[in-house]
Amino acid sequence: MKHVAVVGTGYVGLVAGTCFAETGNQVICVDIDKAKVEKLRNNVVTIYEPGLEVLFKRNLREKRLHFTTELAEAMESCDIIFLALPTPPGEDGSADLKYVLGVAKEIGKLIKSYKVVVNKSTVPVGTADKVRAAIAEHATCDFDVVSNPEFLREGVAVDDFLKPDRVVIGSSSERATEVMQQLYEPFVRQGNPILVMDERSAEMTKYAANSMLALRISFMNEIANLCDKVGANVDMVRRGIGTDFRIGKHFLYPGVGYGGSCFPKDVKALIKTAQDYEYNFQILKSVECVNESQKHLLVQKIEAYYGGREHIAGKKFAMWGLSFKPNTDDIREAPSLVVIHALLEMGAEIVAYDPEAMGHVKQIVGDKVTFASLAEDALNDADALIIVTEWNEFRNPDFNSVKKRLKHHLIFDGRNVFDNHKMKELGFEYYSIGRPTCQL
Ligand SMILES: NC(=O)c1ccc[n+]([C@@H]2O[C@H](COP(=O)([O-])OP(=O)(O)OC[C@H]3O[C@@H](n4cnc5c(N)ncnc54)[C@H](O)[C@@H]3O)[C@@H](O)[C@H]2O)c1
Ligand SMILES: O=c1ccn([C@@H]2O[C@H](COP(=O)(O)OP(=O)(O)O[C@H]3O[C@H](CO)[C@@H](O)[C@H](O)[C@H]3O)[C@@H](O)[C@H]2O)c(=O)[nH]1
Repeated sequence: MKHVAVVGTGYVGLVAGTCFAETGNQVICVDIDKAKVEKLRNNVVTIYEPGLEVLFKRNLREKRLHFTTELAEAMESCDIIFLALPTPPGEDGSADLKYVLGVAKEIGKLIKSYKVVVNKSTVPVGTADKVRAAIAEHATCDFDVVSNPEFLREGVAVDDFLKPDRVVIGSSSERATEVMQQLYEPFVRQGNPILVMDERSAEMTKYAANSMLALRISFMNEIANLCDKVGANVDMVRRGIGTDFRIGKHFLYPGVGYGGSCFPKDVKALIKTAQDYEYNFQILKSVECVNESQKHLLVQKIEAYYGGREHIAGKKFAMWGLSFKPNTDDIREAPSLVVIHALLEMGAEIVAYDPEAMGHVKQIVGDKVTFASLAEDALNDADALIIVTEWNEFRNPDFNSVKKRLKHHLIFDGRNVFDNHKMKELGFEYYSIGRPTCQL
């Protein structure tokens, strides 16, 4: 059993803290957000993440999981300190390290015995050295700095954390590496590896992983766009290439572009790192550029259908899905926001529905968009349905009811949720991404 402190109790911090407690450790989580800490202490999970609540409540009840706003309190008894702090993009695209380095400095002032300080935030190559220097400014005891990037995905974060494909540990200290291996041993019992490497390689691994996944998506989006032009079906092409084990079937789904708090920011940050080293990372610049265009594709299809933007004023659209992907309430960099802004600018009316994310979108758009409490209710009297996020509950609607409620039997699907032959049989005009259009 180890004493673990987690600084930053956002998405990663809360999942990591809960999972470390679940594997028998004593965990104290620190956050400067007083309201958040108060809620967590009172048994309220502050993020929407399937499967987290049960583990969180059990570990809180069994007193393995604690919360505080005081960094000093957390530093007293811990062996390991995780930094799970934000690293948002600065104006030039680089990751802003002010939170990470600010906390590192404070840690240096507070620690009185050997600690392993672990950076779990996504940070540019060379940050471990900066963290080490920031702690060393005031530290009077030994410490080690380790880079331990996190690969969890929102929506399946608990599973990803408890059963990771791999754990990456960037460390140049044997003592720290051993502490980390002991902590992670319960998570890799199934046989997945702990990969120990130098800190710079660990930091680069995180950006390389996200950039490679983003690249697959942008590549497939371009293949889909070309399928549209040549009359091929991207569903078939995806299966055709995904069955080649060298390519694999994951992350080949075209759509309205990738969003979320990670891919857009991390692709930008790696481009910036390359620039700092006078390297022109051409392929990654294209990945970003393709993604920006893809976010506008659905609106372009709508414009083309109506014969120009001037014909969109006064049209009423039902929109299903607002979060950047299903099973999360996160709307950071969500393609839905691009679609909403473009349609509102053209004078359209939008009635939106999302199982989890409506509250967050309302904070941004206010009453410019109407929100429906059921997916079906959003359809009433709309000129068309637009699908932006592929929540499971949209996959098999009562199509008779959809037809009755919509003014026109017209669907623009940005996530290829339905089978296009079936849609034709059902009597819908159906536009999707990279598949033959069903016109009546
Ligand atoms: N969200 C993901 O899916 C994910 C996955 C892998 C890696 N990451 C990376 O992990 C890092 C954290 O991401 P996140 O999504 O958990 O961020 P987040 O914004 O959800 O949470 C960050 C938390 O840190 C707190 N905080 C800010 N300053 C603080 C301070 N001085 N002391 C204590 N707490 C402080 C904030 O109040 C917030 O609760 C980022 O670098 C991100 O890129 C995120
Ligand atoms: O085939 C696909 C797969 C995903 N997406 C989109 O890509 C974005 C990101 O999806 P996903 O990777 O599932 O979500 P995140 O929770 O952002 O997770 C990514 O970012 C995290 C933060 O760095 C990493 O830890 C994860 O490993 C990495 O998958 C979403 O908008 C998806 O709609 C597609 O368009 N097509």
